[in-house]
Amino acid sequence: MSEGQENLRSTEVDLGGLVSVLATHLYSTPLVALRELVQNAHDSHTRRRLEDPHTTARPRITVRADQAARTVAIEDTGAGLTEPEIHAYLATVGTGYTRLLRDLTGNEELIGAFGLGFLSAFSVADQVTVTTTSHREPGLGHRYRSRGGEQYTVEPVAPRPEPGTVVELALKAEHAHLADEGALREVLARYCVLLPIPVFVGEDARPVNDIPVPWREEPGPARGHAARMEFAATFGRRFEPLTAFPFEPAEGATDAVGLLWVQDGGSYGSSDNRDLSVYLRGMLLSEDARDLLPSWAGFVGGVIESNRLTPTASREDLQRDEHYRALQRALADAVVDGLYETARLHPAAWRRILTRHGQDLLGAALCDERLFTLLADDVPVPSSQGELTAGALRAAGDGAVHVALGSGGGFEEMLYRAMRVPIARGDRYAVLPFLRRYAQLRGCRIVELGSESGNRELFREPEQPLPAEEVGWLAAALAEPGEQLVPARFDPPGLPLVLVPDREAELKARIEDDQADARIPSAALRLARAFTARTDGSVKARLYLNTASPAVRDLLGAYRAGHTGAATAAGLLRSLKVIMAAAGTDQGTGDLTAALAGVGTAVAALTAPAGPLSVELGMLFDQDGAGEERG
Ligand SMILES: Nc1ncnc2c1ncn2[C@@H]1O[C@H](COP(=O)(O)OP(=O)(O)OP(=O)(O)O)[C@@H](O)[C@H]1O
Repeated sequence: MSEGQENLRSTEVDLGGLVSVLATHLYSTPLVALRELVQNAHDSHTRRRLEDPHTTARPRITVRADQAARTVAIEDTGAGLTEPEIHAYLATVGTGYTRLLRDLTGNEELIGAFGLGFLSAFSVADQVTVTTTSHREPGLGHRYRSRGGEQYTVEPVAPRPEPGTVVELALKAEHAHLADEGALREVLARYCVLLPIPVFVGEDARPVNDIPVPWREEPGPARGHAARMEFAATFGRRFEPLTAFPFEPAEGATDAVGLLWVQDGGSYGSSDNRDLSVYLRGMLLSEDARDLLPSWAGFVGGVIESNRLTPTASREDLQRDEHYRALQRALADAVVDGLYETARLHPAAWRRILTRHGQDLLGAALCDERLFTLLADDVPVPSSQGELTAGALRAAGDGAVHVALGSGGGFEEMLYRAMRVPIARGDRYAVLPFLRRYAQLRGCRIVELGSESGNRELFREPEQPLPAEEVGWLAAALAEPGEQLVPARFDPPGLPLVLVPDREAELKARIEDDQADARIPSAALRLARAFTARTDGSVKARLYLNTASPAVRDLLGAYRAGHTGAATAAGLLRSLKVIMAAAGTDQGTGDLTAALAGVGTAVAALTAPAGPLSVELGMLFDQDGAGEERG
């Protein structure tokens, strides 16, 4: 005996504590008890069929509630239990006959595995009574009774007329609401929808699980689109389905099958209404397995079933193993396939999906190559002229797609209206990257308004370059610090100047702001800063001066002629700029109050008789001193 082994001792189990933890804390909702007991009843039928293949007993499960007595009873016509089996399986925590039977026969319909589920009855009941007659000993009846699960009695009773079991729950006061057949019907319809054995509530003539399951039907109408839509409409609780398509992955990828659908109900960008129920061997395992669906599919609902996934002991979640990951991949493919199928076969539904989920789909297209191909020409993009496809933006933009990087307002808004071209709203979720991708794939131009390169497309070079000295004067007279004056030609000629904030510089300022540290995760911030380090950022806005505009021509003419009014007129234009910039969402760099005062001063100067005021103004604006009065 090696050293230390003589000290080997057995771990003590505090049975009372363990039973209480398993019964009350393993599960997230008391409804799980119902699910576990119906599942036991179902397994018992499977056991009966395996052990007694020639039985003529009609398998059925009946759940009854008695509100006055505050009881719920689950009855089956399955295999029943002998007295030794009650002790060995029902009353032994962690052991069940079900798992042994599966190991023995390889049967995949048996659901139970852990030998724990029965204990959940004590989470909702003060007392549990099991009355059973085994098909092996039809002349004997046994009654198990327990309060709390820690201790129990078994006594002989009259045999049941047919083999089978009734589990009766005397509900705790706080779970009295379970003794309501209406509520039971609703819960069981969901839990049991895929169980092959009929489950009845009370004296109902119709089982709760008699709705046809399309993917289990023979090829034909029962598997067709109408049948799928009906199933999805019955099952999808939160939204009506817009379309439904099968989940039938290729052999070998995963054993899971089922149905997926696109939900009605609008989505904006990142709204996540993913809704996936997972059944394991026909029994509901998780009502919220959204992580199995791709994160971009916020508009997809579905039901799938599999025999290969491994549940956690509470049977409320799945182990994240290789089957889980294979299923995730297969589901992503199936959603894309389903959308292709919809676009091809159900154009009306496809149009509704595009309208409802356009924003989500723009983002989704960026996550999946095939989805991008499908959506590139169909998905609507928000623009200054409403929702338009990228193709329509391109056609209206003379072969180029125009997209605004800012949120518009002020000068930009005015300019875009003057351009008469629809401009995509690049500030909206996924719009800019989507259009960049589109332009790259379709080999068309993209004009990004608000970036230097985009602006160059709008603002042409002046016919003749202005001498540096004139540009210097104009800059001093019109631009604020951080604004770069750019002489250009653009439409309409009536517009003398346009101030366009540099969106990249804006982004750089925002990212490099110290407060960004608190708002943005540090890894993301490092990446973002690496990107913005490449932008210069010293130019906060460009002031495009329209050399084709009569006002600017006159201004330059006056300046060249040494006219005193040149400085006054320049002051007026500068005020105009500040006022227009302040009217938009982008506040200009100048001071609005000073600009308004400047208008008054300029008007006063231009209307005053030649005298001291105009001389004063001339000295203020015109470094060259007083010139001749205009005209
Ligand atoms: N209605 C029933 N008819 C016949 N046998 C039953 C019934 N309910 C329970 N049993 C027996 O009691 C055993 C223990 O049941 P329990 O629900 O605790 O675990 P399980 O179903 O085997 O596994 P799991 O914890 O995964 O549900 C079962 O394996 C089965 O042998």
